Amino acid sequence: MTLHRFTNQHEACPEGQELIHVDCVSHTYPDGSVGIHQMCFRVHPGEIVGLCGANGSGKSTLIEHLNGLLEPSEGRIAVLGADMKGRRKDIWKNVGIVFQRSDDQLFAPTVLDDVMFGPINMGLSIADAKKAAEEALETVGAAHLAQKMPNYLSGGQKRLVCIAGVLAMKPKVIAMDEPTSDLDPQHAEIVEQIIRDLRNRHGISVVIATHDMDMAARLCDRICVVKGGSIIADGTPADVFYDGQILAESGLKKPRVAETYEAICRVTGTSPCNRPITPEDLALCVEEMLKERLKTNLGDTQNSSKDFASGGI
Ligand SMILES: Nc1ncnc2c1ncn2[C@@H]1O[C@H](COP(=O)(O)OP(=O)(O)OP(=O)(O)O)[C@@H](O)[C@H]1O
Repeated sequence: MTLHRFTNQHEACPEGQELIHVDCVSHTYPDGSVGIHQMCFRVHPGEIVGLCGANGSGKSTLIEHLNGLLEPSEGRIAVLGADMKGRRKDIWKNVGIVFQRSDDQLFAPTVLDDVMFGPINMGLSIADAKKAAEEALETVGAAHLAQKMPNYLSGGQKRLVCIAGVLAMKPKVIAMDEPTSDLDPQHAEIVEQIIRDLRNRHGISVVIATHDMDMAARLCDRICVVKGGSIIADGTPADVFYDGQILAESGLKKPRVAETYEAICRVTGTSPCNRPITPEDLALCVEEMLKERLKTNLGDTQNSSKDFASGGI
């Protein structure tokens, strides 16, 4: 994958084998605010895509287009190659959204009822909907909450139930708006692991809008940088997070791993590895650097001993 920089001009956004294809959509809200402007966005099978951008850049607006909550004022959204104009139900079947505020999503008297709502709405029998809901709750580790009232759950528990509610509909893509923003570190880690499992075990592609660049670097296969309602760059986390120009242009902060690596390069005057992006990458990089140093130091010591033995010193 190579980094793609989008220009301000209308660019071709050719369709391929992707699950979702958003072609240069413009969305203008009723009050005239521009939510999306000349956007080219794709979701491929089996990937986690991060939408990163400043407040108001258009991440939530894009996410709400992905499952038909909003429709483009201009342009086209295709899911599995089919134009989705006026086909909201078909979008829901394939693409689920987990909202930033769980309370916007939960409404039923019990957790089980809530998670069954989607499958029932899709036409499943009560028995099949119950089975799908129980499986989804099990997948996110929330089976024990089935008979609880959603209102009384903690923020972390509500987030799990919201993910289960979407998962129960067996979508091909799940889009999550700020999935970990209001969670403690332990629950954030649980949600992060669920996102990985959705991709790895269930083959579901996940789109996350986030301000957490550390998480985006650890988790995403691809990062789309959003600014002023457009995607201005699309590439691997390393491509994006080691590109000072893109970061400055979009107001994004470097992840801590990249910051630490650059500090190591500055202090040691070397570039011991190629753009580490996860803590594990960085640890391996430092290990390699230390091994190299040890080898060099050992070589120097052996040479001095030889010089000494031959009377050179
Ligand atoms: N319902 C709405 N009515 C009018 N304008 C809106 C509405 N929702 C969003 N906007 C405007 O659309 C633009 C994009 O907003 P959006 O919420 O998509 O950004 P965002 O990147 O998700 O921001 P944040 O990171 O703060 O959640 C902003 O200028 C915003 O003010």
